[in-house]
Amino acid sequence: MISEKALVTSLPPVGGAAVLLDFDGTLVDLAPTPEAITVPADLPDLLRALGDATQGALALVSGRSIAALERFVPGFDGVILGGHGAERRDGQGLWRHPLAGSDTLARLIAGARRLADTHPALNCEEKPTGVVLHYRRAPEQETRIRHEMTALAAPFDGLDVHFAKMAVELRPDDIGKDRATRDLLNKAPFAGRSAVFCGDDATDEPAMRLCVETGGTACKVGEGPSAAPLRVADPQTLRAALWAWTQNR
Ligand SMILES: O=P(O)(O)OC[C@H]1O[C@H](O[C@H]2O[C@H](CO)[C@@H](O)[C@H](O)[C@H]2O)[C@H](O)[C@@H](O)[C@@H]1O
Repeated sequence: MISEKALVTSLPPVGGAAVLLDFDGTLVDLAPTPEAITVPADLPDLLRALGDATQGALALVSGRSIAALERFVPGFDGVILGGHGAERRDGQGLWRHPLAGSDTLARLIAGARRLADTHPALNCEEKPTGVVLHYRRAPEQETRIRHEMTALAAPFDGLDVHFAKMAVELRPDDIGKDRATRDLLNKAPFAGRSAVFCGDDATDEPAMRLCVETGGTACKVGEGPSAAPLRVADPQTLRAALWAWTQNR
């Protein structure tokens, strides 16, 4: 783990950076349910400052749906890669993976809802491009939920069964934060900049590796194996470092 100050000095100059930020566990602390997170009061201002400092080369890269992120960070008008890359909101508008609105997705959501109804502490999170069954408040259900969600996905082609943090997600198998990040880094205003990816989860690792391999860097938030050369303890430390970085042009 490095301190806030050490992180700031390890990052490239913010004016030449492309900044890619995961959301849950990176910018905000994890909570018992997806809706229970506390968004720090200064997060909108921090994102505005980062957007200004990078001339707009700032993106949220999250497993959340774009709609959820728009609710949690209402003033943010920058790029959002949502649903692990299955959704994109940028200057061109909104793009969604074809799983959105499909009969397949409707059947998966119906099945996940039925599973959620089997225990009061389970909850089903519906996304435009997938569905998640959360068991953080009933960890003893893990084996059953993993088994049942895998069985729910089995009849369908093109799905990935993702074992997430205290949750199982069904999502398209041809998306990923690395693919979405690579596409973004080829476009203005991101292209030609030094990419900096901050994330906490296994789904962030391929994108963090990509940024390192293409001459940028990455910062892991919290414990666990990571390809990121930099690491801070928690979202609070990361936010403080990002604030200091914006002053360090
Ligand atoms: O890519 P991220 O922005 O890190 O999003 C990953 C998933 O985050 C959310 O679930 C996780 O955070 C919840 C709130 O702290 C927690 O209750 C849950 O156990 C975690 O798995 C979100 O609900 C998912 O949709 C995201 O894919």
